[in-house]
Amino acid sequence: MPDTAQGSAARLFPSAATTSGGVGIELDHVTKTYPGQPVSAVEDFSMRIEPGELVMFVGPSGCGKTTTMKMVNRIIEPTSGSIRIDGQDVLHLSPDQLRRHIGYVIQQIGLFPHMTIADNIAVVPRLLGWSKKRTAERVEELLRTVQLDPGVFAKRYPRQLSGGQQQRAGVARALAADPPVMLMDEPFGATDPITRERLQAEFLRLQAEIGKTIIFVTHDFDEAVRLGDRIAVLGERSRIEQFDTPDAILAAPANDYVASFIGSGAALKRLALVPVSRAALLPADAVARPRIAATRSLRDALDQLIATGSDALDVVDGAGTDGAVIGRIGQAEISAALRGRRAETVTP
Ligand SMILES: Nc1ncnc2c1ncn2[C@@H]1O[C@H](COP(=O)(O)OP(=O)(O)OP(=O)(O)O)[C@@H](O)[C@H]1O
Repeated sequence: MPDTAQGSAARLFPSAATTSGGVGIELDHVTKTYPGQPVSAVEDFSMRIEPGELVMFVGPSGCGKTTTMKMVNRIIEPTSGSIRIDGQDVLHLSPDQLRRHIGYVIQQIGLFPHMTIADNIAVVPRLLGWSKKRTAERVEELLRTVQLDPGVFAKRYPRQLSGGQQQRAGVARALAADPPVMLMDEPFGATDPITRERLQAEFLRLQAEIGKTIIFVTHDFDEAVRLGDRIAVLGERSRIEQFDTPDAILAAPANDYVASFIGSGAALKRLALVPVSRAALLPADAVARPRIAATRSLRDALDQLIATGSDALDVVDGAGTDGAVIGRIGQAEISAALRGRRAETVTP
């Protein structure tokens, strides 16, 4: 097997050899009862996660999110049930091997304080026996990927980085061996709101490139909506209250528990998920109005309507505002796009 990231992951998960993205994960009737505890922390949890999918676990403190996630890389051993990654039962794999092929990012970051940032990122490649040259190249590539200039940051120690920069270094370290699966436990939880938004945006861009299979734990529903392909809203003992796309959950919460989690402003949150191009636009006419790109969200359109005081906007093809006008949108079209229709079924 060649000395490459994909090569080493493929020894464990065969599909990682043929796809550059992630592999599927299946949890089947998984239960965890901690020793001496009268009730299970996780009870009879079953879920299938598709290759390359970013699944958010959201739920209140103590509901079992972290326990569920940590069973996937066997930091916590399940009491019963089975977990398969790329069809392989993780209980039959060596825990050390498994963890080297599953990226893991936590809120406390967990960078080694006495190692430089470059050495921190190189930990797993070294454990996997990569050559010095290949490791150094990978470290540099990853620092650039997470937007830390290698010339500035490689030789620094963790304490010489801001919280947000440390978090980026943590993501780079988790990605070092190009693992097909990433587990992320409140990775942006300790950062201030502005840094958090920036890290989320960077993370979305990164995931669009790398397409890993990711389980991401958060107690912030808005973060789940912003990042997730699907969201699992978890109740006590990790009971799955709803598991669906952000839009479907916002449009039709399965029960009061899910509705209380969404909180106020469900319609506004949905607006941010739906591009202008999905609304039924009015035909273009000869009147010139403020313009909005078809790729922007309905929320942006509403913002612009309010800010400009205009009764409609000209929708422009593509991402910029120089293209051809393809129609008009006003408040009525925005409401219609939300009312009773899923974003997927709204046609231009
Ligand atoms: N090592 C342990 N021994 C006994 N009970 C534990 C242990 N770890 C966790 N628990 C309990 O299991 C339950 C689930 O904990 P877990 O950390 O998975 O929840 P969580 O949803 O991730 O919470 P948080 O958002 O606060 O991190 C909690 O009631 C917790 O007290």
